[in-house]
Amino acid sequence: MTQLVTAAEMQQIDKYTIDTIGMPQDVLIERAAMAVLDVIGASRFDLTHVLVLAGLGNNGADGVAIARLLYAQGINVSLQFVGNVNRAKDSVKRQLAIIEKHGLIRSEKSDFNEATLIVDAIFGVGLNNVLPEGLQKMIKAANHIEKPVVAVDIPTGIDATTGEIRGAALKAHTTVSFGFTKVGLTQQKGSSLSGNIIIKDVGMLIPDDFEFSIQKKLPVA
Ligand SMILES: NC(=O)C1=CN([C@@H]2O[C@H](COP(=O)(O)OP(=O)(O)OC[C@H]3O[C@@H](n4cnc5c(N)ncnc54)[C@H](O)[C@@H]3O)[C@@H](O)[C@H]2O)[C@H](O)CC1
Ligand SMILES: [K+]
Repeated sequence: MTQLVTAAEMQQIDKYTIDTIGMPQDVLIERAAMAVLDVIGASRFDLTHVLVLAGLGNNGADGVAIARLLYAQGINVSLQFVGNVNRAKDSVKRQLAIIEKHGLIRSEKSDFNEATLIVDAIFGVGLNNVLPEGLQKMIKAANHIEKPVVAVDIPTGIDATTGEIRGAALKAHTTVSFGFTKVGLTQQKGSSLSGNIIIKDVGMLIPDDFEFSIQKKLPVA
């Protein structure tokens, strides 16, 4: 049975795992990236040209680590940031410094049409507002050309708690979500845009007295 969580609960669990348990954030990010590689490796996606779209938060950090792992396997991968990288979180900048040493240079502008698979690492549980106009346009264009998308944790644009679309949302073929099923993936548009949802353990721990607000559990598919 898989436990449903809200975005706030997931963020509490992240924080507890890092601050109280002492699990380094970069270890969680690496495990998240390896979990996505597992799913991609076990699927039948055409990996001729993988385009990783990365945001400026920890979802983006996952994306940079995913790009690195794909690159290390000799896969033709492009990494494109969505937003001004100078404003990215430290977790993203640490990952960027590592991939630059690997010789993987990020692309300024990638053409969706060349990609055979898109990895969506723009926004995850931290989405807290409607998407910027420009990103909404990009997402609608990407949905229109119907490229296969693997969403990291949550499809970008889906509110992790309500399942609502925040302006626009990338339609995913597969969503690899970490630790627990975000309730937004099962509600409203969230469920129809997430595609095949795979929950992967990345080593999150919960406090003994943690009270989940949602008692309903989902049968494991
Ligand atoms: N917490 C951890 O250590 C781990 C988290 N994992 C991954 O991280 C994301 C959650 O990351 P977070 O930095 O909290 O938020 P996002 O990356 O989802 O969003 C980035 C950032 O963007 C800002 N923001 C939110 N909404 C908007 C908006 N509409 N327009 C512009 N900017 C916006 C806000 O400041 C956010 O912080 C989680 O989903 C996992 O993928 C790791 O996997 C494990 C470690
Ligand atoms: K995402």
